[in-house]
Amino acid sequence: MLGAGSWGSAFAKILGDAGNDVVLWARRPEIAAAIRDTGRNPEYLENTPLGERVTATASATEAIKGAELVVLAVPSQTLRVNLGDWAADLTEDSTLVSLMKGIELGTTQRMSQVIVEAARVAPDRVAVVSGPNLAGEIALEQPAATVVACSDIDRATRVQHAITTPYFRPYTNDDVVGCELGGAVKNVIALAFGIAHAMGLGDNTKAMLITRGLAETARLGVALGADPLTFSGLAGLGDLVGTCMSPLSRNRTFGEHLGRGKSLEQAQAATRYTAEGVKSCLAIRDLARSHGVEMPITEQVERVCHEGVDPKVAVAALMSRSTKAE
Ligand SMILES: NC(=O)c1ccc[n+]([C@@H]2O[C@H](COP(=O)([O-])OP(=O)(O)OC[C@H]3O[C@@H](n4cnc5c(N)ncnc54)[C@H](O)[C@@H]3O)[C@@H](O)[C@H]2O)c1
Ligand SMILES: O=P(O)(O)OC[C@H](O)CO
Repeated sequence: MLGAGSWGSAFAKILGDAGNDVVLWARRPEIAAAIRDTGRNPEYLENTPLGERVTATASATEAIKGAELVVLAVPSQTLRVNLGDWAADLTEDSTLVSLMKGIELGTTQRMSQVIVEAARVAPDRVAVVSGPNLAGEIALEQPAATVVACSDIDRATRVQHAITTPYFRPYTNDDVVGCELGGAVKNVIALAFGIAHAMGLGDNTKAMLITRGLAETARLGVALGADPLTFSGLAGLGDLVGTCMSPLSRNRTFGEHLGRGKSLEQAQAATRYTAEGVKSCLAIRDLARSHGVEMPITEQVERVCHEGVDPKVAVAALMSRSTKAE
């Protein structure tokens, strides 16, 4: 398990509880030592026992060597550099599992595409796990479901079995593009939701953002070859609703800072965790433009985040678009 942040730590617990021996890689040696000594991560989900099957190391080589499953939970924008260091240690035919929900700046690649390129592996060795999976709730073993997407459905089934626990229920899917886009774009819509929430806007506005946010996600997805049905599943609507509604969401919380009038820099200073939508909104906007897809909510989130546009101006811009058929 590479990455000992909130999701990496909670996912290490899932893997252990599902009966796997887990080596969790933490960047900082003192975090790895604390996990080995206390069975908990002092920085993330500090009250969660990770379980007896989880050990930790600050050596990525030690974590990767001999591993059948290599699970990745680092920030999306650092993945390529991280994998450059790690690729040589991968075992032949190991499965690489992406937990990340972002799009790479510059290349506009999905995380599975970055993995294929940076680790030099075939696309059917890469699986994606995505769904309404707030790490804090899963750490408490509250029931949750997710999707394991892989173009090789036998491999998806193997990953499914490896991460099934009494509190975590994975479904398989062969639509990698749809699952990844659902996970990345919902973070941007959750930023919009947080902005609206902090502006004191009500449930009509929020329902509009969720529904039209899903519409623009599906529009982009279909343009990139995704199955439109994926967007009504756990990795689409499920994750969008879960993230927007939850005060635990880092993206929604980041949006709330912006909606209260904080600048990007002030919101970043107030945030300790990765809010992927902040950077990915730029890449998603570029991806949409290059495919001729309209994503008005994403466009406005990008303007608020990166161009200093007043959220009130962004709302007015969205509401004054030309009327059209649904
Ligand atoms: N937290 C959740 O509930 C959740 C759920 C599902 C998916 N995700 C996704 O999982 C991914 C990881 O998120 P997280 O919640 O674990 O984030 P986090 O902010 O909790 O932790 C990020 C981790 O990455 C490490 N890191 C920072 N910079 C790094 C670098 N340059 N190289 C390597 N590691 C670095 C940090 O030390 C930390 O361990 C994101 O793409 C996120 O969208 C998160
Ligand atoms: O806290 P967030 O906003 O990164 O969302 C976490 C998960 O992606 C929810 O499924």
